Amino acid sequence: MTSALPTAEPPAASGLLLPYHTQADWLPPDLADALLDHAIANEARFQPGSIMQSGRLTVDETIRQVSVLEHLGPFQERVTEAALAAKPLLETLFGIPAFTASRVEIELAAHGDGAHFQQHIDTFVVVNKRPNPRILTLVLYLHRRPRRFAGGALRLHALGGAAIRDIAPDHNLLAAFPSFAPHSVQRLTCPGGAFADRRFAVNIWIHR
Ligand SMILES: O=C(O)CCC(=O)C(=O)O
Ligand SMILES: [Fe+2]
Repeated sequence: MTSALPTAEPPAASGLLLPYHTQADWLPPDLADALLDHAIANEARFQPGSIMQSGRLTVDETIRQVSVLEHLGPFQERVTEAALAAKPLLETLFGIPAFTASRVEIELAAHGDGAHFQQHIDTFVVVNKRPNPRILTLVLYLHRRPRRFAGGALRLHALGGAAIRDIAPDHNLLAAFPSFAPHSVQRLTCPGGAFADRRFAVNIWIHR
C-alpha cells in the first residue's frame, strides 16, 4: 500500500514578511538631538561604509553607498543600555528565544545624496574566522527638521515572494527586525548635499 506524500503548499506570491517593530520617539528627545549634533560635528571622522563579500570587508558603492563612524563616543553607553532595554520585547515580538547578549555592536551611518544599500541580510557566517552571531538589528533614525532629503526608506523584503514594507526614516524612530530578515535602503536624494542634511542612522546589532 502506498500513502500519498504530503504536497508542499506553493508559497503565496506575496511571500512571508518577517516580524518587525517600529517605535516613534525612542530616545528622550534631548538625547536624540544631542546624538544628531554629535554626528554632524564628527563629519571628518566618517569613512566609506563596507560590506562583507566572500568573508572580507570591502567597499562597493554599487551595493552600499554610505559613510560610517564606528563609535558613538560619549553616547555609546546610553544607546547600548536603550538597546538592551528593548531586547526582551523584541525577542517576544519576533519569537526569538531569550538569549544572553555577548556584545552590542554600534555604528553611526550618514546617507547623503544618492546613498542606498541593496537588499541584504545582517548576518555573516564568519568575520575574521570567528562566528559573528548578530541576532537583532535595531536602527535609530536621526535628521534635521524639516527633513532635507527625500526617499531613503528602510524596505523590508518578504521571504519567497514580492511583498515589501517601507518604513520612513523619521527622526528618533526605532526600526527593529531579526538580523536575518532581508532589507534594503532605498536610494535617497539630498539636494544641496550639506553633511548636516543627511539621513543619519544609528545601526545597532545585538549579538548572542
Ligand atoms: O539605514 C537603514 O535603514 C538600514 C541600514 C542597514 O541595513 C545596514 O547598515 O545594515
Ligand atoms: Fe542591514
